[in-house]
Amino acid sequence: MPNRGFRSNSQTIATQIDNAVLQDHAIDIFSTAINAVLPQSMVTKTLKLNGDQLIIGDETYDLHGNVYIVAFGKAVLGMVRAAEDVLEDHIAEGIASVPVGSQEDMRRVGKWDLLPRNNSRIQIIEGAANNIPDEMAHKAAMKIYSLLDSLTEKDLVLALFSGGGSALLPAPYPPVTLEEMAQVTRILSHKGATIQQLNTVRKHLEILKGGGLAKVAAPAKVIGLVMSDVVGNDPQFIASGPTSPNNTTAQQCLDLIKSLGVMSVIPESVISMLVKRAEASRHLKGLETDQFAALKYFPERAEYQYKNATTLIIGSNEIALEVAQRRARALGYLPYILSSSLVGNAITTGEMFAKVAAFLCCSKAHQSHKNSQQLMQLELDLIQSGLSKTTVNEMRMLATESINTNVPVCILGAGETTVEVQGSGKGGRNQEMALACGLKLHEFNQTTDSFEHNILQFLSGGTDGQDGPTDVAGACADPFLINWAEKEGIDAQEHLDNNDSYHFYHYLRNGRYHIRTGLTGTNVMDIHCMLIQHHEFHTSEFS
Ligand SMILES: Nc1ncnc2c1ncn2[C@@H]1O[C@H](COP(=O)(O)OP(=O)(O)OP(=O)(O)O)[C@@H](O)[C@H]1O
Ligand SMILES: O=C(O)[C@H](O)CO
Repeated sequence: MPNRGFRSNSQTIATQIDNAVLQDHAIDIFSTAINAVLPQSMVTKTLKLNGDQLIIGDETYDLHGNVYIVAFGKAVLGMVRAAEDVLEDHIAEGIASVPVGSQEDMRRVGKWDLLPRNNSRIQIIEGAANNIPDEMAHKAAMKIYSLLDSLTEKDLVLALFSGGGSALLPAPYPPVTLEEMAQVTRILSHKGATIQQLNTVRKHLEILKGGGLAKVAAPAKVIGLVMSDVVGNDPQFIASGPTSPNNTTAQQCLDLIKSLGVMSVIPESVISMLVKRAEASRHLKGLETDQFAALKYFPERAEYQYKNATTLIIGSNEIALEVAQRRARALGYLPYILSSSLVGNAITTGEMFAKVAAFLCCSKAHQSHKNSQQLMQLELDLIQSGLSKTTVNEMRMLATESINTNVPVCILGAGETTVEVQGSGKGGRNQEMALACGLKLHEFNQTTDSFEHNILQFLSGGTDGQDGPTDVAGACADPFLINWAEKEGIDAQEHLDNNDSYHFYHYLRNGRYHIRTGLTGTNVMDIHCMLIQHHEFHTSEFS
């Protein structure tokens, strides 16, 4: 059992103040990371105007009122506005497909800079409620199709897109209908298909996906500017890769449908279209035509070129993490990026962060020849959780540096975890992750002396400012979260089991552990931050 020493009142107050400072720092790092990937700054940084010339990277384009904007996704309103601010009268016209209620949401929170200009030439169409393709989104897709189809080689298309773009640009090849597309999406996601698998199927059934937008716009030039919400940032999967070469095959779609055991419930029109496409590609010696079109890839710029189209990832969680790292350093921490592609169950990932904290604290204590047994066990646990031996070794070195320099540590992560909602509660993957982390931190605190002389704070939040169907971005946790809950008669495990993390945090200490940013207008998945600071007082006891 941990050594629970005597604590004076002044020690308790000092610990609580430091805890609050740590929470402020975690929020500061998270907000700075979000600000770094706001659509306006990303677009403005990318589009450089020099008289009547537009410079994007190494390319220069002549402008003469020949720019057409098409936009679709959850984070494109701000991108549209930024493009308007840079290009002004060079824009001929445009169409943007955005989620139902987004303009009203932005007006409500006073984000006028994310809304189109008063005299905008861009028509905004709202659709795809709950991320499901619908008639309005289809109308927007068909208008975009007609606009692109009318262009000439003198025209330039700016395709601005982000997560949610697939549902907002539905244009199935006939005879597949919109309802059938929605049905296929539902069936595959309920069977646990990943976004890459789901979008592979979409790319073979819809006109504007899988490079289709670029093909329809040809001979006009197309520049795709993308905010990535897909782990790994492969542009062919973000919003189903409308401007990227399609490197998947129809046969892969059929194999996937078979392996998920849903062949009999997928509409007949869909299966026969996939079979026809698979047969056609076999005639081309097993290769899809699009595979020949992948001309160049520049990894250092994350840039693909495809015939008349170039796709640039302008916002991603890597960019956000880099900035978070810089901010943590400026606040006096030793930062370490654990991973930018954390996926898997939200509870397991939350617990993993608690183990990381315990490992770092134990590594520090181990310098004084304590806890070697516990340290070995934690190391094994972390490797079992999926961290590499190199990562674990680097964290051990970080702990040594921290103890030698007396500088606190900041562990950063990003990605998108999953929650299989089985309970009837309200929550999101970040709140669920923070609660799971809090329960594990509590367990360590009760059964070991891992956190003796350390204070810590964990934050997990969605960069869009909305965690699941709730009005918060995420939540925090520390080793005393569960003690506070017990004191206030709130059962943490019960809330977690019922997927009710929102209400747990809502009632606990008047929502003090909730993270509220409001809608941010961007979306590059989730960010996690664990801060660990040495404390001269004994801190393993709740008071
Ligand atoms: N009660 C709940 N507890 C925990 N997580 C939940 C709960 N209800 C929904 N979720 C999670 O929220 C997700 C839906 O949230 P949202 O509408 O933000 O979609 P999303 O795919 O996460 O979109 P985005 O990528 O824009 O964040 C679901 O996939 C589920 O994982
Ligand atoms: O729209 C989509 O396809 C997903 O959000 C992934 O980008």
